Amino acid sequence: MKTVYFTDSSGVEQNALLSLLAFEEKESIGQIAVFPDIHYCSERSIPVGVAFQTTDVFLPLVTGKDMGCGVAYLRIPRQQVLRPFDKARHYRAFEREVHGMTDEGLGGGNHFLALEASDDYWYIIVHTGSRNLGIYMYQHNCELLQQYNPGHDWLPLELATPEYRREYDRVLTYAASRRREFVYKAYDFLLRNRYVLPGEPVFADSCHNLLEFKADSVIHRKGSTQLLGEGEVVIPLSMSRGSLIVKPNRWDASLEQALWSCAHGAGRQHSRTDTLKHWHSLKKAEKDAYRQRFPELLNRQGDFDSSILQEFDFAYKDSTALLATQPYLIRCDETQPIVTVKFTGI
Ligand SMILES: Nc1nc2c(ncn2[C@@H]2O[C@H](COP(=O)(O)O)[C@@H](O)[C@H]2O)c(=O)[nH]1
Repeated sequence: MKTVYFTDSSGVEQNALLSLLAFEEKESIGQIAVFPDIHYCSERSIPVGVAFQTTDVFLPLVTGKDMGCGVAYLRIPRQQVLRPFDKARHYRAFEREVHGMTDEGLGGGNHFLALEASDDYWYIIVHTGSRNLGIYMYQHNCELLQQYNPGHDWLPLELATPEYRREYDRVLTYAASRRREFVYKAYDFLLRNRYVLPGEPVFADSCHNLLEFKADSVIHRKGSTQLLGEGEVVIPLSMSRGSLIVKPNRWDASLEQALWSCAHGAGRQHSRTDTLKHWHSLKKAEKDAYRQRFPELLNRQGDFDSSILQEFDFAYKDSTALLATQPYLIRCDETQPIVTVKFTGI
């Protein structure tokens, strides 16, 4: 079977399914793995939330401009945490600091930097990518297609020369180094403001938009997280739910079918419109509970803007649903958000 679904295929949105079925027909496309956060992508012929393999060609534009995008964490044991994060005193300062941490910022959309907590740890989690260097590489890929295969989305594998791969790696390395910079600077904020004691926090990184050039094939990951060895990866769930930390079970046979990849997010269970309807159907006490948990996200009228509501937990699938359809994942931890910074594009 060419396509393996790690999600209930009957729940995949119609336009995503149609583009996937058309993509499957292409002879040059090998094995495909579909994850629970699959959704339609208007700019490309294949939805987001998918990994696929090729042997003779590569599709350089498939991951979009933000190649190298991924999620990193810095994990701090609870024993080193001195006190709860004081949002009233430090939210704005933290937000300002995150804005200035790097030259190119987090980027817009769902990119974020968050302090999240589990029973045993605080986590600094960042979701960001390669910014301008990714755009440069995208333009370079457009030029290659224009020159060698105009009107098509693929290039023969011979064009992925050692020099090309080095340049591609440079973009991935840059994105990873930006994530490292963000989390260590956020850690420094926590140290300076006496939230944590100095220690040796554990760093882990993962990437969900990339082409992996292997000896005999190319794995394309378009919004699906690369699993490496027994390394932990973050699956961000939502701004009000937090994140799931998982690692691959290397003995599970389905890991190969999943092309050593997994979901890079929770996947929506409600459309944006239905999410807003759901919010309006909640009781006042339920809405107030959200207002008390996230006062920093309220607007001047004391309400959440619709762009924020559309990102709340009820919009997305939960961790149980994600683990049920990706049996090769081992649950390591699960977090709840303390404070999240978003929308710092430049
Ligand atoms: N922990 C958080 N998770 C979040 C937040 N905003 C979005 N999300 C989840 O991340 C994925 C990935 O986003 P994408 O734009 O690359 O698809 C998204 O699907 C949600 O599940 C957040 O603020 N905190």
